Amino acid sequence: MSVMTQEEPAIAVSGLRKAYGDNVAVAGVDLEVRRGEVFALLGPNGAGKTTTVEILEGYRHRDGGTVSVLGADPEHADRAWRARVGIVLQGTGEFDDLTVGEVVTHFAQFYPSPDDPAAVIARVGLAAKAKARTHTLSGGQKRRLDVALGIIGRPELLFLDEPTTGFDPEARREFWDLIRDLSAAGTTIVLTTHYLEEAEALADRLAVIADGALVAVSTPQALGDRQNAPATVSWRTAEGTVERKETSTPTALVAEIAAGYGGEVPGLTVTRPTLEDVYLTMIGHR
Ligand SMILES: Nc1ncnc2c1ncn2[C@@H]1O[C@H](COP(=O)(O)OP(=O)(O)OP(=O)(O)O)[C@@H](O)[C@H]1O
Repeated sequence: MSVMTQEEPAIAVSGLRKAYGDNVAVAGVDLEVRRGEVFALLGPNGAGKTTTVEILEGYRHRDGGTVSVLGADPEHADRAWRARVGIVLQGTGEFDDLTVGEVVTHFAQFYPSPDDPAAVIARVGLAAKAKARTHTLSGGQKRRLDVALGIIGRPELLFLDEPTTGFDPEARREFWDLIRDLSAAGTTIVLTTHYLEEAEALADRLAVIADGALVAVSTPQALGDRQNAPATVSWRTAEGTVERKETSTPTALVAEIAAGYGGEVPGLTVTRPTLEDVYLTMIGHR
């Protein structure tokens, strides 16, 4: 096992390249994930997210570039390294006739210092299903089981590939709380997601990847200079129509409108571009 200092990033990637035949999936990516942060990878279908993550997990061979994950090259890492890394792939969650409790207990044996299976099952919200056979679980419950298997080994670094696909809104919120708890306990988390609100809710920083290349790395708040983007003020006029104005000085505009009304302005809203607006512009789909 390699020794890491706290200052060393959890993940350092430089010039990463991977092609499948003529199809270049990852075209020279540089990336750094700090220890303890929640890092989200966003990008359209086929952008290269899963390929990148699978290289970081040691499941895929790269064509070029250097990769260090928890101080080791994942392609040549040993079992001790693997025990420090938790992985939640895109959808497995079914283990024939075994129960949830049996599966989690079985996986716990693969790790040198696993968490308590019952506690982990409760943590992912499956306590009531501990004795249920996995093939009877709903889609969202199977994903929860995947997450349980990803964290049973008490990983330092957790990879989550589209973890909340198929979750209902309540389950998604519960999952976010779980990720925040893990993060607060010091786990470094890398997640890919198609849900912009998920990235916004969880990520300290995010990377946008398109056609195998990084488009941006930023905090969710600062992406595309969103904080300083023009605001849109809208309100209802005396005639009942909706008026809408884009402005870089929304406070002054609202004051001006309010003065004209001498009271509450009907239907008043002030909005900035959402993370999704900025993201869609960035990947060129607008
Ligand atoms: N095993 C494979 N063999 C051949 N081509 C592949 C393979 N895996 C991925 N690709 C191709 O590499 C590119 C990147 O795919 P990847 O799965 O990394 O994208 P992604 O960003 O994870 O997409 P999604 O959001 O749909 O999961 C795509 O063009 C895909 O078709």
